[in-house]
Order: sequence, then structure tokens, then C-alpha cells
Amino acid sequence: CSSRVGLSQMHPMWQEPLEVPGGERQSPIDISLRKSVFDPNLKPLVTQYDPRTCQQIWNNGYSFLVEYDDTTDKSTLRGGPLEDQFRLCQFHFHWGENNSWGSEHTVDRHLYPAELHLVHWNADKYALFEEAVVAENGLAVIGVFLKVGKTHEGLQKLVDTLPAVRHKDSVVEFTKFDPSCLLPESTNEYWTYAGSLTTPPLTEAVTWIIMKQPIEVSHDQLAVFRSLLFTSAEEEVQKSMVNNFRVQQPLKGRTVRSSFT
Ligand SMILES: NS(O)(O)c1ccc(OCc2cn(-c3ccccc3)nn2)cc1
Ligand SMILES: [Zn+2]
Repeated sequence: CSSRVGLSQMHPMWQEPLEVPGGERQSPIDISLRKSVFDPNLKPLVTQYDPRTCQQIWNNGYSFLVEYDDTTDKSTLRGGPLEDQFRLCQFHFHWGENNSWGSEHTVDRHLYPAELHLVHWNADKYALFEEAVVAENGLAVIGVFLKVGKTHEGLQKLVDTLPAVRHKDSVVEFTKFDPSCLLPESTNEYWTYAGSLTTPPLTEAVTWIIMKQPIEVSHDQLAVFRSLLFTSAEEEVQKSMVNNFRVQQPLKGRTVRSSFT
């Protein structure tokens, strides 16, 4: 997908950028259980991912992206809170330097060691990711919390490839990976709210769908995430890729809906 274009020209991310003009719906947020509102009209999520659309893994200097061919409707998301059909463009993670923190969203202030984002764009309304990324109702991102536990067999194929993309701007072919193996068993229980990208350009184009059930990965699998580098091979000082998460943003009157009571 074309999301490879935008990020690497962005300014260094982790110095919190100045207030986004009109930043009324920024992400991530803390999800307060007692303030979220059950919405019985929320439907089950429908994901149809074709592993043959998986193309490559790329270290973009902020995270590693697993990128999918989004030129056809082969890997899609619909249902849930969505009115339209969205195409999978890429997925990536955010994590900490240790297992105490790393997720972007929190649940009653509880931090997870990492968070998966599956990024989709509205193919019913737009022709390309880069159009959708700056548009109302342009993107739908599924967030899945990671917690430390047993080894995640499906993730291991990805983890084994990470040493090949240790440095910023490295790319390696990565095929036949079905990202539905990274979804929790129950995809009917989620929170949803109107938000933004959590990295530049921070555009307020995202319908967030945060799964209630985390997935389990092993301590060692997370350690391989932390072996990646923010820096390219040419740079003298190598910086470990850790703490690549944005701090929680003000809710500003938004309501978080839940698909479960
Ligand atoms: N962390 S997150 O899931 O919220 C998330 C998800 C996707 C993101 O893409 C940024 C981006 C923008 N562009 C772009 C390309 C061409 C023109 C204009 C913009 N490319 N990538 C950032 C954060
Ligand atoms: Zn993300």
C-alpha cells in the first residue's frame, strides 16, 4: 500500500508535535469502562484477508510495517461500526522498552506492553490510501492489545524476519501471511470511537475499533521487536526502536461505544 510514501519524510515523531490545528479528535485515548456506552446496533466485524496479498516488511524508522497489495478488494474489513468496505493496507505495532508499557490506547489507564494496528482505507469512497488518509471517514484501524504469555505461533514467522529489517529504510519480501491469525478469538467484543492517526500527519480520518480481548505473545517475541533500530545502517549512533507510542490525548467530549455490555 502507498502508506510507505508519507511517513519517512515526517519530522522526528517522538517530540510531541505542536497542537494539531483543530485537534478535536486525536488518538490514542484512555478507554474508560464506566464511561463507554453499549450500542446494540453495533454489528460483528467482518474481515476477509487473502494471505496472497501480503507483499513485504519495511522498517520505516518508527515501526515495522507489513504491507499488503491494496489495488483490489481481496483483503477487506466491513461491518462493526462501518457503513462502507475498507481495504487492508498495512499492519504495524507500537511497543515499550520493557513489558510495563508500550500500548497507545489504555483501558482504565491499564497499559499493555504492545499494540497491533491493522490499517484499512475506505475503498467505497476513495481510490487510494493517500486520498483516504486526509479524508473524513477515510480510515478504519483495528487495534489489538498484546500481553506477555505463551508464544504466538502465527507471529513467529514475522518475528523470524525482523533481523532482516533491523535498520530504518530496510525492506524484505514477506508473503503468504494471514493477519487474521493476529486477531483474538472473540472479534465481537470491541470499543469504537472517532479519532486520528497516532503518528504524523495525525489526520482525524480514523474510525478506531479496539478489540477487548488481547492476544498473547512471548517475552522473547517482544524482545525481538526491541532489537529493531530507529536508525539507518549509515548512522554512527544506533538507537533501539522502543517506546514508539504516542501519549493519550484529551477525549474532548467524544463518546466511546462498546459492542458488549
Ligand atoms: N498508528 S496509526 O495506526 O494511527 C497510523 C496508521 C497509518 C499512518 O500512515 C501515515 C501515512 C500518511 N501517508 C501519506 C502518504 C501519501 C500522502 C499523504 C499521506 N502515508 N503514511 C500513520 C499512523
Ligand atoms: Zn499505529
